[in-house]
Amino acid sequence: MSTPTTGDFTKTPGWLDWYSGPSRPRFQLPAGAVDAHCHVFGPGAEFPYAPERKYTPCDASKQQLFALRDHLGFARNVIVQATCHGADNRAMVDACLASGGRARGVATVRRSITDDELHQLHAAGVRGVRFNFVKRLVDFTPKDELMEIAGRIAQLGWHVVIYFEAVDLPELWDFFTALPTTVVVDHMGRPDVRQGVESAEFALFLKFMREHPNVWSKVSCPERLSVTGPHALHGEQAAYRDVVPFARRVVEEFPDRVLWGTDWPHPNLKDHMPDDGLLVDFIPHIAPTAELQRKLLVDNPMRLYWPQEA
Ligand SMILES: O=C(O)/C=C(\CC(=O)C(=O)O)C(=O)O
Repeated sequence: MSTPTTGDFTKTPGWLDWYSGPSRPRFQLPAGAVDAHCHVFGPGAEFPYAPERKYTPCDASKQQLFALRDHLGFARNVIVQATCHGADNRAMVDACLASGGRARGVATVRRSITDDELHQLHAAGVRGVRFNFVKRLVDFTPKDELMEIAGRIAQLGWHVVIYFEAVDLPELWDFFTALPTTVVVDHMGRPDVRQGVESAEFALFLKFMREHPNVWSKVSCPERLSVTGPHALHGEQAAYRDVVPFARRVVEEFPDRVLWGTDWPHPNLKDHMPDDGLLVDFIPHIAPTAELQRKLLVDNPMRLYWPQEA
């Protein structure tokens, strides 16, 4: 794989570039595995970053994403619109179109999008929209606008991906539970792992999933959630041990409603950049049987993103 470039933009100070030369995972992914959460950034010279962005990343192109997919042993990608591109979905759409049917997309859209534009996104492979409630990443969008969008995309058979922090779940509960689609939570709703898997906060998240069969979760991003590590670096085969009980609980209780993704190129990490090969080696710790692995990596993402082929 090639190394990251800066493009025509100046990266946010302290920005960590994605890890070049990742190791080959020891864990062999099941045939047809889907990396169900990853991004493309630019390249900025071709697909400029949005004026309203909260960070300026290094470039991370579709070619680099597809090289990583092949290196790690994934068959497909789900490319999630990153906030640095705002509601300009061109980079993500370009990557989906170039993938030869091996990538689906999750877009960010505004109320002003036309039905024609939604149909064009669908034709390119988009199957969901992302509503982001992480305040450091986006400006506030009124909930009535989001609900209107959800109603429109429901008619296309799409789902809503929600990104929020655990502390905000009580306030967002009524909105989330009123959504008329499948709802996919990014990174288990970002639990504070210091509080432990038996905490009231995580119990609320499990209740959210238990009481609402339309809610799914990505059990991804241990590198973002971990406090005590160890990091997925230097051949570490048991990385991010403090996150394992959280992800494993979700996988074991809701095996048919979980997804996993690398989150490459890992926007906004502050203290280290994981070796993506070692991140893949995290999977058997949270999905310990072949059956759980197949559901997490193949059956569930195929049902959601490629239902005709599932
Ligand atoms: O990549 C992720 O899932 C997480 C992000 C970035 C993000 O969501 C975005 O920029 O769209 C984060 O926590 O900074």
